[in-house]
Amino acid sequence: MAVLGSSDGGARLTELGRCAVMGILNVTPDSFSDGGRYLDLSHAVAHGIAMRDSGADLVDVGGESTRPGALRVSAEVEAQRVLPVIRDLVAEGVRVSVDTTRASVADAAVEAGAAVVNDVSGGLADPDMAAVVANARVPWILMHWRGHSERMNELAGYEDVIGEVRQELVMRADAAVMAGVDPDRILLDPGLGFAKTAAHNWALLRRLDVLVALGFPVLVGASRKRFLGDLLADASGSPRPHSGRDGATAATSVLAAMAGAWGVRVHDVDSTMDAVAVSTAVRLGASRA
Ligand SMILES: Nc1nc2ncc(COP(=O)(O)O)nc2c(=O)[nH]1
Repeated sequence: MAVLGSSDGGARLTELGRCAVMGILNVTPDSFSDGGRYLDLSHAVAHGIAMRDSGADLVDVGGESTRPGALRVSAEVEAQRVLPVIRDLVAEGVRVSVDTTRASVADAAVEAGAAVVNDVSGGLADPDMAAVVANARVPWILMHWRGHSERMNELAGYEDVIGEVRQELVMRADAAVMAGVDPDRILLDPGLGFAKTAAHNWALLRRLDVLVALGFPVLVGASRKRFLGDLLADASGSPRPHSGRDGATAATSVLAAMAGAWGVRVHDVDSTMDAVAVSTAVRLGASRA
């Protein structure tokens, strides 16, 4: 397991001995779970610090909602949202990743102190992203993605979701390396909920080992997503509200950590730290038995 250190002028993953925890900080009006809560700079920074103080290894700052059907915002608006938050969090000693598909936003975010680029498009949305990441020498999270939010549902067709997600991520990693990105700075992510049905999400969670076996650190983002809400629906079929999904999210974090995932991306850090502690105890217990 690794988090972050610095070497050769860039950021690298270093050994941690447990699953890393990435706290979600969406500075957007319309993200599905926390939209609008952190548009105010002081609220956003306070929440980022609180997640770090709760144990988060990284705070993931995003300025454009990626939920299905979300309206796109301009690069300028996205940058205006995330850069002040990144600067202030970095000034407080918080390790920050920037959640963006835009090279210009990633470049400005790294300049502002972001140590990781989290790209839900896996480099597909912006052909300039690879060069920015290679030049910045920071870790790049390549998430499995097939298109922007307005098309995601129509793109959720698979013969073999595990095999196809694996293959498409391998292609993204190969493209990154071809573009000069250090393979040791590539992380992969199955993109739960992105061009995937609930069944696809469960299948991917069940076979995370296939992605882990590729040798790249794997990040898993199940937190409070719709497939958890549907699983926990009430007798009338109404999905469990977002705020009631942290128990199920913690369970997915245990599964991910036990499968050897590098990290989990979550809204609620406290419950996730407990989940990671359980998985670490079991993994260590197994090695000491
Ligand atoms: N790497 C990565 N980044 C992401 N960014 C946004 C969302 C959408 O969820 P949010 O609205 O809760 O941020 N999910 C992911 C994810 O699963 N993996």
